[in-house]
Amino acid sequence: MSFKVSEDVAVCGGRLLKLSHFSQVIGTIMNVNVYLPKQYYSQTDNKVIPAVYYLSGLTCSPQNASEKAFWPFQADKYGFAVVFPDTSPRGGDVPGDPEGSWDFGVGAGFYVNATQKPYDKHYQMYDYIHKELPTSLDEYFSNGSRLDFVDNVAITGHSMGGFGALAGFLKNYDANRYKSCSAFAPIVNPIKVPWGRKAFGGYLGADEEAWKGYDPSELVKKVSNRGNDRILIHQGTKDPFLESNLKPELLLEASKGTSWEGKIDLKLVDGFDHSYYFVSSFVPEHAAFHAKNLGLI
Ligand SMILES: N[C@@H](CCC(=O)N[C@@H](CS)C(=O)NCC(=O)O)C(=O)O
Repeated sequence: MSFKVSEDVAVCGGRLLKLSHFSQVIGTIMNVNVYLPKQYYSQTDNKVIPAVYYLSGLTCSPQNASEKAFWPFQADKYGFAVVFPDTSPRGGDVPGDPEGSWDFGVGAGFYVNATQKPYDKHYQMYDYIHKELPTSLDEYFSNGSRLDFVDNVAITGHSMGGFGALAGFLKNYDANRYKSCSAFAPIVNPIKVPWGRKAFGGYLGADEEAWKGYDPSELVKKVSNRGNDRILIHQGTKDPFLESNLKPELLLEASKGTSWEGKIDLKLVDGFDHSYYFVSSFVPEHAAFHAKNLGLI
């Protein structure tokens, strides 16, 4: 699986590669940015470099977080790569939101596999993020490289991407796919909030039972925490979407009486909004959390 490098930018001690490739599952060209930390370029370091996947929120491309989340400082500190995938297919015959809004369609793929026409043709974001992209990156960088995009990996994300990270982590928990999961202002119970209901209705159809298979607040009831795995979540109290679409308390309520009770560390941070001023403020804490779970510290 081949990637085209459109830019190769020096950042901190490593490099940000702006890549694109044809995705078989999506059926279009997809953009993805990958930050390779300074350890990758070191002649003396020979440790295997794990990856953190960062799933972005509504309206984002791979550029938003690459430019504004300040992951590279942390990636260099601990020695992990960061993958910034796109949030949906784009271009060509990719259908958007019939209402013309930014909360569905292009830039709003919700990291699910669409089953409904016309979205089912390209909106296969779940398989893309959790299967095709990691395998493709591993193949592309495999030539004697110390990068690991498949086995020792972590996942995080913001808003819609926080939802995607939680859902992907929990759905793949029994397969031990991700060593670590965190989220910034995630949509935790999509089946109960307008953004999630619109997206799941459009991508998955009217049968709400099918929606539950992706909802973190449903998944915590079905997936057993094996040991002492914890999930880290930050949420700003001045986030304009807090009451309408995020509602992190619903995940804590759902986890009560399950093996996840007390294992979800929800940190409400006073005065922070929904922007990258918020995300970047807490990236260092999330980086340390993942570095520990990935065996880097
Ligand atoms: N564009 C929307 C806001 C959507 C939004 O806040 N998106 C978040 C993720 S849910 C984001 O990361 N936006 C891009 C950015 O801040 O760079 C608006 O006009 O209100």
